[in-house]
Amino acid sequence: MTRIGIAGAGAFGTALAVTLASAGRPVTLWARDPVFADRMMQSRETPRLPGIVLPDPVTVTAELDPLAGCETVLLSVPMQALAGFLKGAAMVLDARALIACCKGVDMATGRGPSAIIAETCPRATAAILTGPSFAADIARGLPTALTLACRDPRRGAELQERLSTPTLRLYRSTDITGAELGGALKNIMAIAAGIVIGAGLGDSARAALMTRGFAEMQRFACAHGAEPETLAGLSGFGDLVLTCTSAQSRNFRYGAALGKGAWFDPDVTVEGAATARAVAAIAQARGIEMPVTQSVAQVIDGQRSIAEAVKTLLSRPLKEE
Ligand SMILES: NC(=O)C1=CN([C@@H]2O[C@H](COP(=O)(O)OP(=O)(O)OC[C@H]3O[C@@H](n4cnc5c(N)ncnc54)[C@H](OP(=O)(O)O)[C@@H]3O)[C@@H](O)[C@H]2O)C=CC1
Ligand SMILES: O=C(CO)COP(=O)(O)O
Repeated sequence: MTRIGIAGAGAFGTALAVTLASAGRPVTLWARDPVFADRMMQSRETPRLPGIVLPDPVTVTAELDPLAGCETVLLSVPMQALAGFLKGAAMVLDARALIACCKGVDMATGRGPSAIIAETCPRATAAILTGPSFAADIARGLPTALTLACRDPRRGAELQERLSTPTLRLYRSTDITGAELGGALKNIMAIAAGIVIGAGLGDSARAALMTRGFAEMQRFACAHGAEPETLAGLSGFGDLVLTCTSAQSRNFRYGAALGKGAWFDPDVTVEGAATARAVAAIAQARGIEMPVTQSVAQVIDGQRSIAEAVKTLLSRPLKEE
């Protein structure tokens, strides 16, 4: 059976390794730190997924060369690390199917994962795996449904087949722009929802925020060529609902800490923070109306208090829905 490569042994990369290997597929899981990789290989555990045991078909390594033996490689490093990782690994990874699992927009270039793959590995087939799924749920074998987006429908169908497992159900799409932007933008809204709840503004305010945030996601994605239906699917609406309503979401928890004025561990991956800054800058430059995103970026950067941001959002001119 074809070996699947996974670059990035964090919570999500490891969870994907567990579900694929549990379905009998051999997996090479790459971690950047050799000591960490060796410990994980020996102990079959990781502190990022407490209580989960790595199935036998998972090999953990800090060497990039073994990924050359994998025709399909899932990229599960954080968004802001993707370009740097791919530049360093292009010799090994080019001409493969590279499936980005990270959710965000690169701050330095304003690009999403598929454009970064195309630039760094021009002979690769780029795809996106995204949608509502917490790593812990996937690793525990709970039912999950995700979107697998690839411009080439034939390659997309092959990847859908190769990466689906009895508990991980993949739906296919050719709208790679819509899929990656849905996943990136919902993280901004999850931070905003966390702020609303943390600041004690209530569930009604959160519902309003999610709905107007969704309108904003559609506006931005469609201005970039996405199909509105994609945003209404798992990668947009589905993931928006999950992360705006669950304290399992790190973006939500980060927002809640901001709302309460509490400390938040800076080592936790919070993709929506950098992405809010990147998207706010693009929206401003292109004249796309993104009031929630602008507010989140300003609150994160300390340019505006939460009270000021709420006042600004509520005092915008009244309009049709
Ligand atoms: N966790 C989840 O439930 C889900 C996560 N995702 C997405 O997956 C992506 C990864 O998230 P997740 O696994 O949770 O994050 P984690 O924080 O758990 O892990 C991040 C991993 O990336 C590695 N890493 C960090 N920086 C670099 C770098 N510069 N080069 C190479 N490797 C690096 C880390 O290595 P080290 O340990 O050495 O720091 C770690 O293995 C994010 O974009 C997230 O949005 C998508 C769906 C669900
Ligand atoms: O994207 C996710 C679930 O679909 C994970 O969300 P967080 O990164 O906010 O934890």
